[in-house]
Amino acid sequence: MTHAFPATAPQLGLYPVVDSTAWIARLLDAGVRTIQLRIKDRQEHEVEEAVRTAIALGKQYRARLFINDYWRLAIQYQAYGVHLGQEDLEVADLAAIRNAGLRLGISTHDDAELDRALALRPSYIALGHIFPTQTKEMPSAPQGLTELKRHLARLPHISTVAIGGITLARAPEVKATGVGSIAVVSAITQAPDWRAATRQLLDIAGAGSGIAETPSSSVSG
Ligand SMILES: Cc1ncc(COP(=O)(O)OP(=O)(O)O)c(N)n1
Ligand SMILES: Cc1nc(C(=O)O)sc1CCOP(=O)(O)O
Ligand SMILES: [Mg+2]
Repeated sequence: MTHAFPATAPQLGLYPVVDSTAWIARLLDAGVRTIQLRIKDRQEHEVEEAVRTAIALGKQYRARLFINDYWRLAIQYQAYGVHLGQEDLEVADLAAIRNAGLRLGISTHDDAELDRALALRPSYIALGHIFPTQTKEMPSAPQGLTELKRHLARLPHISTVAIGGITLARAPEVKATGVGSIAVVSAITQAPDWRAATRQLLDIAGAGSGIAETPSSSVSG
């Protein structure tokens, strides 16, 4: 039987997905407590410093800092967690991630992907994309809120995240589905006033429950 990854907070709250340590620092300072560093299409050595810095900031703020894709570096620097998509699952060493005590979040876009993700017993399931998005080219159609609710009905015992095209205006109806977290890129990074957008999104989604315990936080705080 597949062993489970460590649980994360049932409610992860607002979950910005950003591509630099500058964004990580300013959003943690603004009260965000779940966050992801997502740098695409670089060699591992090119992102190592950013990953290391992001993880250190996550520990400093006792936040849930997830590293997208670069799971080896996430293990090396003891991140709170790793986020992987379906293709990433083909190549990642899931046993190594689990043995290092990291949380695992997995992307899903339909029932088949959800079945596959659930079999791995991850820490959270991401459901996307909910609305059309300009941030990432998607091969599938947006699921919409009805499909999101149908998927959530299968997931009462695991932390859930909605992602894709979630604007400030749409966030309340996404939150009303009962999903545990709202993940956003452009709603914050392209906002005319990112501070105001973050404050309003935190009001809607919250900052999540509890504080993060990373593999080394009992040692380094
Ligand atoms: C919270 C969250 N959900 C989904 C994704 C997308 O992950 P993936 O499918 O691996 O695509 P890339 O982000 O790697 O392009 C995510 N990063 N975060
Ligand atoms: C990185 C990513 N993954 C998605 C998925 O559905 O798996 S949608 C997405 C981009 C989300 O950006 P925005 O909030 O700007 O729409
Ligand atoms: Mg990925």
